[in-house]
Parts: sequence; structure tokens; C-alpha cells
Amino acid sequence: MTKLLDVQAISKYYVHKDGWMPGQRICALEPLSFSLERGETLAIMGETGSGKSTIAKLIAGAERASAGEIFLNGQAMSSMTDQQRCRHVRMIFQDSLRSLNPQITVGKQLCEPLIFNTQMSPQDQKQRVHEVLRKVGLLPDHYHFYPHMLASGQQQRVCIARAIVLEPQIVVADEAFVALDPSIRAQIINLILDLQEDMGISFIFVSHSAEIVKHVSDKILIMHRGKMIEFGTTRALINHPEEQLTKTLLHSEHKYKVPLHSTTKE
Ligand SMILES: Nc1ncnc2c1ncn2[C@@H]1O[C@H](COP(=O)(O)OP(=O)(O)OP(=O)(O)O)[C@@H](O)[C@H]1O
Repeated sequence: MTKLLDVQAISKYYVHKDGWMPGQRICALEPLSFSLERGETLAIMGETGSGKSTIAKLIAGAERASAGEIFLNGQAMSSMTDQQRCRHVRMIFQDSLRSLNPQITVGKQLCEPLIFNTQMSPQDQKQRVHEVLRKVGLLPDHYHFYPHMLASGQQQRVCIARAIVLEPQIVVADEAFVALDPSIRAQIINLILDLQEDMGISFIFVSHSAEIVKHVSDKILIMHRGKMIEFGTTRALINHPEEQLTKTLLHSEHKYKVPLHSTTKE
């Protein structure tokens, strides 16, 4: 069966435009390959500057690979239109709360992806938005709220609603929940697990938290200085890590103490 996501030898170079050495090429990612099945969740871990966000951006289409190809359901993503890619892969950024427009109601912000990427009638758009608000634990009335009228946990739910309103197959979250209060973060992580079960979405998390990674991921990818040094099932990497860095990252002192659901994937 065709894999949901098949990453084949992607690499990424950035060219410095200014600073000390303009024109210098920085290798952010050496060629790496991995794959993901439908409904699976991948966690990407590694030290600062190791290339985690670069992988996330390449999968979400926010950056173009210097070489290699990413296949989604067997189709090369480089051959897709922006609209096709947006429907299949959505991203929640690190500063997602700031990405909400304070002057536009929640409902209108959630309608925007539908307006730009579908042929849905305004009535169907509204209905879809109401359904999505319910899925993320908000109320139909929140359609008319402005972001500042919501608590931070509710705003994060709006960001998740915006990511899932097109019913994508993959949602990429780059340290999206790091700024949240621990108890709210736990609620949001549990919401994501529920959505995954309900909608069959695959999540790709960039995270520094061993606890969250063990709780949500099926597979883990470990990055070190632009190289993928280990990739495998969460169980295999926890029980039989081959690299010292994998051990350190997965067995480090828990950064976040959060009351997550008692069932974990490990
Ligand atoms: N737009 C850019 N221009 C030039 N260099 C970049 C750019 N984006 C990232 N880099 C460089 O690429 C390398 C990998 O960066 P990346 O943001 O992917 O790492 P990361 O593991 O996500 O780090 P962090 O945990 O700090 O977010 C770093 O050396 C970074 O400085």
C-alpha cells in the first residue's frame, strides 16, 4: 500500500544574504529519508539548530528542498499546486497564537482556508466551521468572538481548528504548545490525540519534551547538526536507543510535568 508520507533524500541549503559572509551556503539538512503511514504520529527531536524546523517547513511546503523529493500518497509534492498541498498538509507554527488576527472574528478566520481552497458555499463553510469548533471543544457562539475575548487555551483551540478545517491528512506542529501553561498544554495534547482517533490525521511534532513525545508519537526522528542520526518506532528508540543523544533526549529530566491521559502510545 502507498505510504502517506515518503521523504526521499531531501536536503536543504540556505544562502546567507548578509552578515559576515554574504553568499555563504549553510547546510541545514543533509540528505535524509523516512516514511510515515496513515494516522501515525511522528516526533522530531534534536538540539537547537539541528534542522528540526527545516524538516517541518519542507513537509508543510513553507520551504523548498534543495534536493530530493517528498511524496504524499505517492504523488510528488513538488508537482502539487499550493491549493492541493494546503488541503493535505497544514502547519501550526511556534508563535501560533500571534498568528490570529485580532480584528477578525474567529468564524471569519476559520472560513478563510475554505474560501481560498474549496468551492464550498458560504452556508456550507459556516456549517463546517461550526462542526470544527465543536470538534476542538469550543461552542458555535465562539464563531462571533474576537481572539482577545478568548483565554489562551481557547485561542490555541482556534489555531488547531484552523489547521483541521480543510480536513488535512497531516498537521505539522513546530513547538506550537511550548508557551502554554502546563495544564492547558496537557488538555491540548489530549485534544490532538482525540482528533487523531476521530479524523485519522497524522501529526508531526517538533518537540523538546520527552514526556509529550513518548505520550503521542508512534515514531521518532532524532536530528544532530543537520543529520538524521536515528529513526524508528517510539518503542524501539525508548527501549533500544543506538545513539547516546537519543538516550539523552528521551531519558532526560522531564521538562514539562503534565497530567496527560493515562494511556500512552508506548
Ligand atoms: N532562513 C534561514 N536562513 C539561513 N539559515 C537558516 C535559515 N533557517 C534556518 N537556518 C539555519 O539552518 C540550521 C537549522 O535550523 P532549524 O531552525 O531547522 O533548526 P532547529 O533544530 O529547528 O532549531 P531550534 O530548536 O532552535 O528551532 C541552523 O543552523 C539555522 O541557523
